[in-house]
Amino acid sequence: MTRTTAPFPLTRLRRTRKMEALRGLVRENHLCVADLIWPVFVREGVNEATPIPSMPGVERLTIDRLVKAATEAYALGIPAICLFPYIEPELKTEDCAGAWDPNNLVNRAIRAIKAEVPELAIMTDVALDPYNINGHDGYVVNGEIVNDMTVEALVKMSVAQAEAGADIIGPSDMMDGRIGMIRQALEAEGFDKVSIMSYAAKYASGFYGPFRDAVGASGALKGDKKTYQMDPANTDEALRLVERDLLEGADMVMVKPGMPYLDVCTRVQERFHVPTFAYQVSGEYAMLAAAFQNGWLDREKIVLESLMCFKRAGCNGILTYFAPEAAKLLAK
Ligand SMILES: NCc1[nH]cc(CCC(=O)O)c1CC(=O)O
Repeated sequence: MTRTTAPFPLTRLRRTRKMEALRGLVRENHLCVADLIWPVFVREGVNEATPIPSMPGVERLTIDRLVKAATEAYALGIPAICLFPYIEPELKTEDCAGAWDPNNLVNRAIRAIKAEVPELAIMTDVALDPYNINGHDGYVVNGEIVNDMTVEALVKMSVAQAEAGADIIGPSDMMDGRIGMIRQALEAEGFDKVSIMSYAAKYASGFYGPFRDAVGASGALKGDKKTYQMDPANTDEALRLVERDLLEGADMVMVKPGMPYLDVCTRVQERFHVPTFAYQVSGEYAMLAAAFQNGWLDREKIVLESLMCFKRAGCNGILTYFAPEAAKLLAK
C-alpha cells in the first residue's frame, strides 16, 4: 500500500477517533437490519415453543407461533427468515419422501407466513438430513453418500418449496451439480423469479452440533459429513466451489460456519464481487450464549461486534440466530 500519512505529529490517527461524530464519519463499514437473515426452527403442533438446551434463547416454534414471530421480525425490519424443520424420529425414512411433500411442515409454514407477511422473504434449506433415517444430507447406499440420486431428490424438494412460495432456495447439501439441476427445474416449472443462495463453501464443521439437536438429526447421524462437506484446512477449494455454483446459476453464495471462516468470506468477495453471505452457525451462537450466561462477555456489545466483523470481512449479509435481538439493538 502507498504511504499516504504524514509522519507524527503531522498525522495523529487518534484525531478521527476523538468523538462519535468523527468516528461515524470515517467508519468504513455499516451493519444494518437489512443485512440480517433469521434462521428459525419449526415443529408440529399448536401454540407451543420448545427450548433447545444447547442454544439458550432459541426455540422450536409451531406454525402459529412462527407466523407471529415472522410478523414481529418483519416489523423490526428483518428482510428474510430461513426455515428449518424439526422432524420426529419416527417420521424419518430411507427414501426421505417427506422432503418434497407439498404439505410437509416447511411448505405449510411457508404458506402460513406468506398469507400473513408476504413481503418477508422466505429462505429454505435444501438437504435431506431432517427427513433421513440416516441423518445425512444425501441418500446412503452401502455406507456411501451417493451424489446423483440425491440431487434428483433435492430438485423435487426445491420445486415443492418454490410452489409453496419460497423466495430463496438454499441448498446446504454440498452435492455436486445440484445448483444447475435445481436452476433448470425452477426455470422449467415457471419459477424464474426464485433465487438460489448456495451454501457453496460449507465446511465439515464441529460447530453444527447444537443445530443437529435442534432439528433432531443428532440421534440419527452416524459418522461424519467429510465426504461431502469441505475440509476446514482449505480455501482455494472454496473458491472453486463458489465459481462452479455461480456458473451453474446461483444468485448468492454463502460461507459456513462464519466467525472462524472470515478469511474465506473475504477471498470470495474479493475474487467474485457477488452477493456473499456467511452463516453464524449454532455452535457460534452456543459459545457466545454460554459466555453471556456466565457474565463473561457483554451481550449487547458482542452481538453487534460479531456481526459487524462479517461486514468488515466483505459479507453482504449474515444468517444469525441473533437477528431479532440485533435488530432491536440497531434501532436503539
Ligand atoms: N443441511 C443441514 C444443515 N443446514 C444448516 C446446518 C447448520 C446450521 C447451524 O449449525 O446453525 C446444517 C447442519 C449440517 O450440515 O450438519
